[in-house]
Amino acid sequence: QAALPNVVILATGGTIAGAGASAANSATYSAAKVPVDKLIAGLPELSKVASVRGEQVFQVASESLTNENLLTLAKRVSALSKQADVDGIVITHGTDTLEETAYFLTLTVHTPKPIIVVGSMRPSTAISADGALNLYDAVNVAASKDAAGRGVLVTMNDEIQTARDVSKTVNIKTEAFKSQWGPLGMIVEGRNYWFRAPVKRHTMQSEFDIDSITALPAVEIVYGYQSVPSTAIDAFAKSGVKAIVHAGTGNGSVADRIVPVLQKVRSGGTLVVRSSRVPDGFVIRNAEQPDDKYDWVVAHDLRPQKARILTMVALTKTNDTKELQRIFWEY
Ligand SMILES: NC(=O)CC[C@H](N)C(=O)O
Repeated sequence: QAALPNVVILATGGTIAGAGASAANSATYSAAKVPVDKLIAGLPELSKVASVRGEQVFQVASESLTNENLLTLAKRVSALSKQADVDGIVITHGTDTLEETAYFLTLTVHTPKPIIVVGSMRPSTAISADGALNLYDAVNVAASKDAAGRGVLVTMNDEIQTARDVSKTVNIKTEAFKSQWGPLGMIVEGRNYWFRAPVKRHTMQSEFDIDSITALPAVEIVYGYQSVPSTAIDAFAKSGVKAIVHAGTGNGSVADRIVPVLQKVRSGGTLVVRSSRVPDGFVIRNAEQPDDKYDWVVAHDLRPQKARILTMVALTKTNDTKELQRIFWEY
């Protein structure tokens, strides 16, 4: 037992800690009910893989998480990663915003030690619940030396995904987490099979460090659709946000009546990030809109919710648009 790696499970809530009234309830249940010690006790197989201990950081559904929660969690992950008696960290999390937390951690926590974020699509009380295997896989990856230095990872549905690229793509299936660039690998019976590695900067190569971040600036998202008014943009600008992420249509296109509104917002000092509401693909600078002329930043292939995370993190260091665009290409 003494030779087993030490893995800490930080629990934050979500369906992986959910409970329903009957085994037939796969969609009707309460998230964030089961405490972490009960999750660990319910999976005795973990004790063969690692010496596991749990900490209950929050007990919430992830749609309710805030920037303050993100800072608290990331600082705890960073502190644990510096401890000699911690070899890997697993974070159990609601799936709705799991990709946002995972991306924030990969941008800001400086460690080569494996950090795995995991959730489930069905509560543990449901027939064919997926949480136990997802958590078993997460602990296996967190305990493996070959997962070191690959940035924050997500283990769902037998796959190992990179935090940067993965998104929840469907709300009622266990194969919910996908990336247009594909998973990094798979886990079968506790063994990792790697097929690719991330190329974007993360963890050890990141210029951002959670230990020196004390607050995150207000960055909000506005959505593009037919007949969209400028009401939301006007309200956000008036409230003093530091940046607006425009979740545009198609190539990140912006309605003709919204273009001058965003130009005005930018002239007023608020950053404009042009992204797209489509699930895949990427936004090309100066195609669709003259970003150089307007001094806008494009979100590359990041979905609006991830573009928001990177913008908040980047703004802790710079508000120079050339620098911000470099950061969007590199992370
Ligand atoms: N499958 C889930 O984890 C969703 C439950 C909840 N809405 C959450 O994100 O925490």
